[in-house]
Amino acid sequence: MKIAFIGGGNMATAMIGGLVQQGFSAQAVYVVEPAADKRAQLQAEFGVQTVALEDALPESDVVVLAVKPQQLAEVARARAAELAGRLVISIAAGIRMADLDRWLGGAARLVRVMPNTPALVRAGISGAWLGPKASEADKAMADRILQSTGQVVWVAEEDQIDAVTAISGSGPAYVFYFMESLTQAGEQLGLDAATARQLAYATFDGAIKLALGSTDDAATLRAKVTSKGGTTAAALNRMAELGVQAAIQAGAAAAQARAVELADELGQG
Ligand SMILES: NC(=O)C1=CN([C@@H]2O[C@H](COP(=O)(O)OP(=O)(O)OC[C@H]3O[C@@H](n4cnc5c(N)ncnc54)[C@H](OP(=O)(O)O)[C@@H]3O)[C@@H](O)[C@H]2O)C=CC1
Ligand SMILES: O=C(O)[C@@H]1CCC=N1
Repeated sequence: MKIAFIGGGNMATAMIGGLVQQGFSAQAVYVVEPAADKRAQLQAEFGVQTVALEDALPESDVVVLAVKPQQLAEVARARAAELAGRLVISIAAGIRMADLDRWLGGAARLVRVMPNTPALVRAGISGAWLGPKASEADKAMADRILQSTGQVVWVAEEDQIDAVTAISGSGPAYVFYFMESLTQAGEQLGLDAATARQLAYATFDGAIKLALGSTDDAATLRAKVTSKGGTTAAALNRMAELGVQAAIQAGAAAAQARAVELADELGQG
């Protein structure tokens, strides 16, 4: 199977890294990317083939559109003839399939996907929605590609992809924010930076492993750390007073709203 990526930025790099690590032949991956330095880095790091903008799109079984949402209309229109009849996966946040289909002239078989950057270490999770013009064979091919970067969840309705974006697409950034904040707290409490980082990162790692290996839900695991009248209760009570849980939920809702806004703004084009 040959895959072409249009756009060789952060998310394409993460997906390519996962694919190559899983044993996917780098010789069968092509990346169209305008920046010469990014092309050189992708070649050096993963051994993939790179293509400049002015070149024709190489033959491939699947094309992944991995440009920014703001760039997608222009790129899709410019490549419409080359993409006709192909299986095309769009990973752009927000952009609705009906708009992409129109920009592409209606002749591509589309799948809309929301991956995340842990794909780089094959620990990603993607939400995927099969467009009406794509077949079960297309679904199987898209699933095979995405499975090599981590887990895949197929959703029944297209707008659920915006909820996936708010939880797992943007989610790694929320987790890194929490890691960053806990590390800073350690430093504020008198630990040196390296020790604070080690403690915070290992705590995330351990808590995730414990949660994934347990039949207890997160609330129960939290309760098992929280001794009555103890230190954890003091921390969680203060976080509750400051509205941390509400802030996380409001943040995720803002991400979903931004996806809808991007679709409304950019879908006009
Ligand atoms: N980053 C993430 O965690 C996630 C991103 N996504 C989605 O993935 C897509 C890419 O995001 P991300 O990788 O972060 O963005 P990046 O800006 O890192 O990557 C996009 C790349 O496409 C290049 N590009 C611009 N125009 C063209 C063109 N005509 N042909 C080929 N390549 C072009 C850009 O170059 P230049 O910078 O010079 O414009 C850039 O290198 C977005 O639609 C985003 O919504 C989805 C899930 C997670
Ligand atoms: O921030 C963004 O818009 C993209 C989509 C999900 C993660 N990054």
